Amino acid sequence: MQDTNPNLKQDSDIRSNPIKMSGEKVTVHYGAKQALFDVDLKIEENQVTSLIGPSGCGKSTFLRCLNRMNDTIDICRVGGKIMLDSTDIYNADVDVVELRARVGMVFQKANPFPKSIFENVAYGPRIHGLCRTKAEMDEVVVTSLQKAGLFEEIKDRLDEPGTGLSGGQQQRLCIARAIAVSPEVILMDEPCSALDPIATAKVEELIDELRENYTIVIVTHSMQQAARVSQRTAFFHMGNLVEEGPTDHIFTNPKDKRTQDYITGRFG
Ligand SMILES: Nc1ncnc2c1ncn2[C@@H]1O[C@H](COP(=O)(O)OP(=O)(O)OP(=O)(O)O)[C@@H](O)[C@H]1O
Repeated sequence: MQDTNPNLKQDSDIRSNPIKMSGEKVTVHYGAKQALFDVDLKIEENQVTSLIGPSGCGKSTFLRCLNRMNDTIDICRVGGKIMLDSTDIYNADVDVVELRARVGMVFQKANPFPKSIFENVAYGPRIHGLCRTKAEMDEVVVTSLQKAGLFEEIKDRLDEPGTGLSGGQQQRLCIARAIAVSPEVILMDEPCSALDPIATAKVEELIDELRENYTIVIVTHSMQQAARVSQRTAFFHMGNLVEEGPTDHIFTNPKDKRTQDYITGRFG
């Protein structure tokens, strides 16, 4: 299929996975200021896609378009089209709460609720009515904590507050909370920026394991992290998507001079 934006350099010829989400001519304005310009980006299923680029280039803005988190910002207007499978997620009949269960999100700063570890994970399944019995809920909580690589460390402390865990554990708790509602896509906005190198390594390992079952989009300031965790990388600059492709191509053989300058540290 022909990409809609002829200026975008996208290695669409070497895709090996189905497309889970796609943005077509996505524009975002905050009041009068335009933050994204006609972004066309396809997100592959069961892959990790990194969004990279200098500060203020629109990475987080694009990420937030993917589960309509920008709806929560009054002055924000989104244009263009974003598809999740065959659903246009900006259609008037889309239930945003349901959408955010399908497209979950993990933030820069771990934000556990001021509740027990168990309740942090049980909250989503409860409000979405996913479990009929206590036994079902117990199973969802344990499985989610296991998938987030946290269960063994905290299995005797499920009734203790989530806020009492270390920063890295809190971030994995937030990942468990996202997983508990069985999302298809997980968005991560700089999930390791507040973590030390050991906690970062654990979350990166986890991201690699999670892609077997989920599609992941991650915003990162760290090119090393993008290279370690992602199969696809998209480079943004001043609100434009400059190029997108397999991560090793973007880092070893970028097509655009702006990408080359960024990855070689000339700006950013
Ligand atoms: N809530 C907001 N209100 C007004 N302007 C905003 C808002 N959020 C982002 N912007 C503006 O939109 C542009 C893109 O910001 P965005 O946060 O998406 O960039 P980013 O690439 O994620 O940056 P960083 O790496 O610094 O987080 C910037 O000019 C920013 O100032």
